[in-house]
Order: sequence, then structure tokens, then C-alpha cells
Amino acid sequence: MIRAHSVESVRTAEAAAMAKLPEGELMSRAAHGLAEVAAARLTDVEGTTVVGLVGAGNNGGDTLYAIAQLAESGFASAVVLVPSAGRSGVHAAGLQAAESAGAVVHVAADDAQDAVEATAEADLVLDGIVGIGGQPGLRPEAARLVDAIDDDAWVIAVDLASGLDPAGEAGEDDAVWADETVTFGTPKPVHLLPAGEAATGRLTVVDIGIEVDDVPATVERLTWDDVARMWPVPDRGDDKYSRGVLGVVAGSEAYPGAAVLCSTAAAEAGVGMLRYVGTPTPVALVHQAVPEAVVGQGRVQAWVVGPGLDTEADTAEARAQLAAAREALASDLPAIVDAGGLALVEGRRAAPTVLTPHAGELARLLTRLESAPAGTDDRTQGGSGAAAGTPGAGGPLSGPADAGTEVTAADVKADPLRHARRLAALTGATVLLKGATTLVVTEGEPVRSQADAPPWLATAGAGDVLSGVIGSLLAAGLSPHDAASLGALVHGVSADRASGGGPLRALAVAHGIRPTVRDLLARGRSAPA
Ligand SMILES: NC(=O)C1=CN([C@@H]2O[C@H](COP(=O)(O)OP(=O)(O)OC[C@H]3O[C@@H](n4cnc5c(N)ncnc54)[C@H](OP(=O)(O)O)[C@@H]3O)[C@@H](O)[C@H]2O)[C@@H](O)CC1
Ligand SMILES: Nc1ncnc2c1ncn2[C@@H]1O[C@H](COP(=O)(O)OP(=O)(O)O)[C@@H](O)[C@H]1O
Ligand SMILES: [K+]
Repeated sequence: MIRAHSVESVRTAEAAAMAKLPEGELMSRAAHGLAEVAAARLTDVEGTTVVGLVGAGNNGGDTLYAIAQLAESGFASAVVLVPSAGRSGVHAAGLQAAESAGAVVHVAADDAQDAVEATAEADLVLDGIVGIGGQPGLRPEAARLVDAIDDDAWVIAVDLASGLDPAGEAGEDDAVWADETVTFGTPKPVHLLPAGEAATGRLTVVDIGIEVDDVPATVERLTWDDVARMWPVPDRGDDKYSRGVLGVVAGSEAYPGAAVLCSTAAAEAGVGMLRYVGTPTPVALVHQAVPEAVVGQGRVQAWVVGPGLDTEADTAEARAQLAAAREALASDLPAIVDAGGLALVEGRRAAPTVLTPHAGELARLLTRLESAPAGTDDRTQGGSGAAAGTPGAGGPLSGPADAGTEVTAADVKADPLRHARRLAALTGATVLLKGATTLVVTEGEPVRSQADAPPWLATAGAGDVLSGVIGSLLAAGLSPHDAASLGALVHGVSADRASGGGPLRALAVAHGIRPTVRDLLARGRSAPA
């Protein structure tokens, strides 16, 4: 698992480490690690010239010492001092080290043209303008230099790409776009969140000896090695019931394929048993595609509600299916609610719940729930009574300050984390917000952020597959947070393997789940203890 820590936690850990080490040791370790990566990359890109853009803080200090090391190694090295105070505005000892090693020094404020030219000519740029002490955005003097960077230059962000919000909360267009980021001690939230991930590029963490293992993370990312640790593997005492039965209420006469995709994925994920509830066309298709499935209601350990569900359909069979969906939502069993099922969500469920909207669905759901008149108290799912909303639990539909205004898909895309948090707070559910980076938000837990899939996964039906995988994990007893994030990981890896760099169809992702889980489990078995 990759764990990212808040700036505050990093500062505390750094202070503790610094108290035990000689002065300047942490910066020296950071600069050394940075210079090693920079030297390797100069070799990779067959480059000879490096420039460091140096800001007022310790981020600039790291950069100056790294440039000193690169100059000593024989690379043509320069620094551009960004602050208006010039030499007196940057880390003094670092500047002296860089100069003594032979780096050329340009002061942007005094000699703007020279500084811009030195920046434009470099094969490799170290962005040391600002690190975890920075405010989001670039000041004009910094922006001018960043604009001058050659498109072909390799850009390494020091700790984080300058201009980004270190917390990864605020989206920022005005930032360095790095090919690579070399960070120190531990990743920061911005490296893993949609607001900063693309501008971060490849991420390397340099160990500088700070201790964060026992410090709660702000953002986490599951990696391949977590699958063997978390996946529910049956043992000799298990039978199909003890492993977990999944009920699937999905598909409709309008969208029968969703039932097939969801059920196939659940079967591929190795669910103990699958019960399918639907209308005649998807029933026939599920029978054919997933002969393992049993049709009709019965005892289950968890529900998938909603992929391909047509909440407008009005035949007797469709009404019976919708009643089953409402009953599932009103039950005290874990449920994952997707697509059409989201339209049936009225507020809090008492039982463990995963909601899996894409941006448009999240916007619609937030708008509807936040505009529900206060005091309307039918917060049961479909009103059948078993799991009434939790009275007094913070006023489930009272919502945050911006309640009542319409939320659009564009709002959600511009600030995905904040909106996912809003829905999690409003419903008490785990919210999995789909996208190139999929966010899993549960109140009181570190955000999980998964980016395992290629853009080819943006194809109809891919979400139906995801719901089947997560459903099977819920049925096996995983928490909503683990089921959602582990499901997203395996779904993304399956997509990546099935794509192999080319087009993808959802059914291929579903059929890839079984070999993907098998191989990731085998990887765990062969890993050193
Ligand atoms: N602590 C440690 O032990 C270790 C820390 N390490 C390193 O230190 C870094 C943190 O250093 P830090 O705290 O000095 O802050 P940092 O980000 O360099 O600069 C803040 C200054 O920049 C300015 N500024 C602000 N916003 C701006 C903007 N948008 N655009 C332009 N300028 C802006 C503002 O100055 P102002 O101009 O306002 O006076 C502010 O004071 C960390 O990321 C890591 O690299 C490593 O060496 C390992 C050991
Ligand atoms: N650009 C992208 N890169 C990687 N994965 C993506 C991208 N866009 C969407 N996805 C993933 O594709 C799936 C799409 O799901 P969804 O929109 O629900 O499709 P459908 O409703 O048609 O099944 C989600 O798992 C989502 O995270
Ligand atoms: K930086």
C-alpha cells in the first residue's frame, strides 16, 4: 500500500528526525537522492545541461545542493533564482555549494532574459520553486520561467510540482507539469489525488529517514501486493454459503446486458453463490452466460442493486424487480448501489453500503438528496421499513453549507474529492467515484485512490463489471471501504491486461477478473515473507 501523509504530519515527522540528526542532514539526504535520479535521467535522455529553478524555501535549498552534486559530476549546470530578492532570497549555504561546484547563477529579477534563456536551453529542469510550504498557483515571475521550459526537456519536480496544492484538494491549472516527481520521506496527498496526479508524473520516494509508519495516512493507494493480503481466500472448512452468497438485482428489458456483465464479473471474482433477480430477457441471458447463477430471491449475504435497472419500466415483471431492489436497499444487508439503483437511494442505510456513481450520477444524487425538504422523514429505502434512516444521525438530509444548489457533472469533475466527501457525509455510505483516478471515500478513513486502468476502460458496461466484483467482496465479508478499493484495483488491472495497449470491451474485463486475481494471489505467495 502506498500511503500519503499530510503536510502537517510530514512536518512533525521531520522535526522528530531532525532532533536526532546533525544540522542539514535531512536536506543533504534529500538533495543526494534527487541528484541521483537527475543524473540517471540525464543519461536516459542523453542530455548534458541541467537547470534548477530555485525558490525562497527549503525546496530551493534541496535543488541547490542537488545542482552542486550534478555540477561536480560534470554536467553543465545552472540555477535560476526566482525570488525578487535574488541571492539574499534563497538558501544561502545551498547557493554557495552550487556556485563553488561551478554552477552558473542567474538572478531572474536582475537578468530576466538570461534566466529565461538558461531555462529554455536545459535538457533537464529541476523544479525547486516551491514545495510543501507553497500556496497553490504560480506567481508571475515563476510562471514566466515555467512557460520557457522546452517541450522536449525532462522536468523533475522537487517534492511536488510547484503550483499544486500539497493537500491535493484544490485543482490548479497554473502549475508546473512534471514528467517525474522526486519526493522525500513519504508521498504527499497531491501525488495520489486527481487534482495533482497528472502534473506529478512518475513518482519516486527518497528515503531520508523520517518515520511515518505509525502515522495515519491521509490518502492511500492499494498496490498489487495488497491483493494477496486482502482477497477472501476460502479454506478447507468453507462451503458456498459460508463464502458468501451475492444477490444481484440488475438488468432490464431496456438494458439486459448489464445483468450479464455484472453477474459474469461476480462469478469470475469467485463468489460462493450468485442469486439473480430480473425480468425475462436478462434472466434468459444470465442463464446462458452464467450457468452458475440461481434465478430468484433467497438468502444472501450482500446485494448488488442497480446496474442496468430501469426505474421507469412499468410491466408486472419490472415492478416485481423494482420491489426486490427496494427490499434489498431496505434490508440490513451490505449493498453496493450503482446506476439505476442510485435513483432509489433516499438517504442513509443502516447497513454497510457502497455507492458507485460516475460524475454525472454523483451530481444528480447530491442535487436530489440536498434539495429534499428538511423534515421529510421517509428515509427508508423504498419505505418498506426494515432499515429506517438513522434519526438524529446529524440530520442525514440537512447536508453541508452549500445544500440546495444544483450540482453539475462539471462541478464534480472540477473538484471530485470534495463532492465525493459531500455524498459520503450525507449518506454515511462509502462513495466510490469513478474516473481515470477512482476515489473511495468513507468518513473516518483515509481516502483510497486507485489509478490502475487505462483510458480504454471508459467504455459502456465497464461499471457493471465493477459492481459485480465489489458485490462478491461484500458478500465475502469485506468492509465497504476495502471491497470498493480492492474491487477498483482488480477491475483496473484486469482492464490493463485485457487492453494490452489496445481497445477494450467490458466483457473482456469481466473475463479477465479470474486470471487477474489468480496471478495477483500467486504473486503474494511467491513474495518473500
Ligand atoms: N523540513 C525538512 O526537514 C525538510 C524539507 N525539505 C524540503 O523543504 C520543503 C519545504 O520547505 P519550506 O517549508 O521552506 O517551504 P517551500 O515549499 O520551499 O517554500 C515556501 C516559500 O516559497 C514562497 N512561496 C509560497 N508560495 C509560492 C508560490 N505559489 N510561488 C512562488 N513562491 C511561493 C514563500 O516565500 P515568500 O516568497 O512568500 O517569502 C514561502 O516561504 C519541502 O517541500 C522539501 O523540498 C527537504 O529538504 C527534506 C527535509
Ligand atoms: N479515463 C479513464 N481512465 C481509466 N478508467 C476510466 C476512465 N474513465 C472511466 N473509467 C472507468 O471506467 C468505468 C466506467 O464505468 P461507468 O461510467 O459506470 O460505465 P457503465 O455505466 O457504462 O458501466 C469505471 O470503472 C471508471 O472508473
Ligand atoms: K517543487
